[in-house]
Amino acid sequence: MQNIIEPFITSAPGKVIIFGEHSAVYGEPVIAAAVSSLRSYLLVTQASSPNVIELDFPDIKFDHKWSYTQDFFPSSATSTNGFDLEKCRKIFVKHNQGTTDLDLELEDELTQYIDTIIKNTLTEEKKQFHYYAALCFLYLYFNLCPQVSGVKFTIKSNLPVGAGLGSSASISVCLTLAMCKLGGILSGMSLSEKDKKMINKWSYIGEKCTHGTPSGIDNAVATFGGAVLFQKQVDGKNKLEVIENFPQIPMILTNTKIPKSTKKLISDVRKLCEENPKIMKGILSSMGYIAETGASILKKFDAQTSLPQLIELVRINHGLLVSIGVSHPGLEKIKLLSDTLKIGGTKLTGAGGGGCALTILLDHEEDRLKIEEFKNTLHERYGYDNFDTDLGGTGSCFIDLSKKNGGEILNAFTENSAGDQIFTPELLQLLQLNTIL
Ligand SMILES: Nc1ncnc2c1ncn2[C@@H]1O[C@H](COP(=O)(O)OP(=O)(O)O)[C@@H](O)[C@H]1O
Ligand SMILES: C[C@@](O)(CCOP(=O)(O)O)CC(=O)O
Ligand SMILES: [Mg+2]
Repeated sequence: MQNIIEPFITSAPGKVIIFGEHSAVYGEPVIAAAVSSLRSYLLVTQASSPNVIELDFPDIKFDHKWSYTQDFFPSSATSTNGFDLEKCRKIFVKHNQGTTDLDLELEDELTQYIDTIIKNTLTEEKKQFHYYAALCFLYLYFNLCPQVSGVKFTIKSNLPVGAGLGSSASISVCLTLAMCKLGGILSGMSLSEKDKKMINKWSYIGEKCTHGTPSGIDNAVATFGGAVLFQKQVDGKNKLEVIENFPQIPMILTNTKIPKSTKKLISDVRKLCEENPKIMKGILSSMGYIAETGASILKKFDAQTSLPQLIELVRINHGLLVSIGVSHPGLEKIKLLSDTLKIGGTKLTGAGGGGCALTILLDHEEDRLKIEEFKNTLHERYGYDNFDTDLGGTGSCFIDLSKKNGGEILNAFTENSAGDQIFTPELLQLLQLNTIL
């Protein structure tokens, strides 16, 4: 008997890495903050038929329907060429125990099985975005709720995709939250710290589908929100310190809209480490020390003295990122302009290679006009977008649709337009009011 799915929404923020991108992958400290007004939302509703699993991802122009009994668990499949619920359960238990001695054979079998499903069903040419979205979705689905069918997953986000603001992690967290609820792993909709630790672990697994070897900072910030000092550990017991009372540093986020591949950028840096281990060791540890120094300044923030110190660290961190080849001429234009106007310091944020840059401002009263000139020049000369947004705020959460205005939210999400068009100030306010903390 197909159980009726009551619609619900999950949500998670994007992030800005202040210091420590790329070195984070090698276990160096990294500091990042949630971007409270740029978030992804996942609406879960009844699908058109009980035997269908449906995706509707308009932000990346991707929608797809799978047949549960034909594409996922064909009755004709034997335990050798198919994948059954028992095998899914085994992998889930291993991951959930956090044991590193995963049954790699079974793991590979699932990855192969998912790859076959994608190859057989995504008939259009496999766009990178579509492939990774399907891979992340299916890997989490087969682990967290493989027994569930007749469900539609609709994603709407005002986070620019692939721009270095952690959109992949916010999606992975939204999917993890939803599938843990559908799979009965989460009972309620207000999340305990224990729930968030479990969400963080599974969304990291989802991030690995998109990034290959992510550090875990993106999904940590998307899960916990606020601002965190994070350090990946070899044994998987990562260090995560939430930075209380994170200051609202005066900053401008600029999106070059230059597409980049996080996975490729991470792999290029890895090649550099293999070819020049001694040089890279020095550079990566300096980046880690910058993140530690930045964290201690932000914990005892005083605008007068702290901003120039942070801007100095921004300058050095960016220079080191340029030296490992992850900047881009389009990003350098932003840095050059902020240096020329002497309004503060600019560094790339996220994987680089395009995407976003972060400019920390000196915030001098006399700079107001120059800051407007900075934003207008970037927009008019290069077509870049600027974001004015606060840092910190709510992490992963459910949105309550049972309240009286839940229907209004539902209607907005069932439109076929992409995320950024539906997020009116009124809808954003409704979503905030209905957030279950
Ligand atoms: N709004 C969205 N809808 C569907 N998939 C998304 C969305 N935003 C991001 N993604 C997924 O995340 C991937 C982009 O991740 P990545 O390259 O790491 O960029 P970012 O810097 O934003 O994290 C896309 O390929 C897609 O799979
Ligand atoms: C490059 C890296 O440090 C951050 C990637 O950020 P994004 O996917 O570009 O938003 C990788 C990681 O830490 O997982
Ligand atoms: Mg990413």
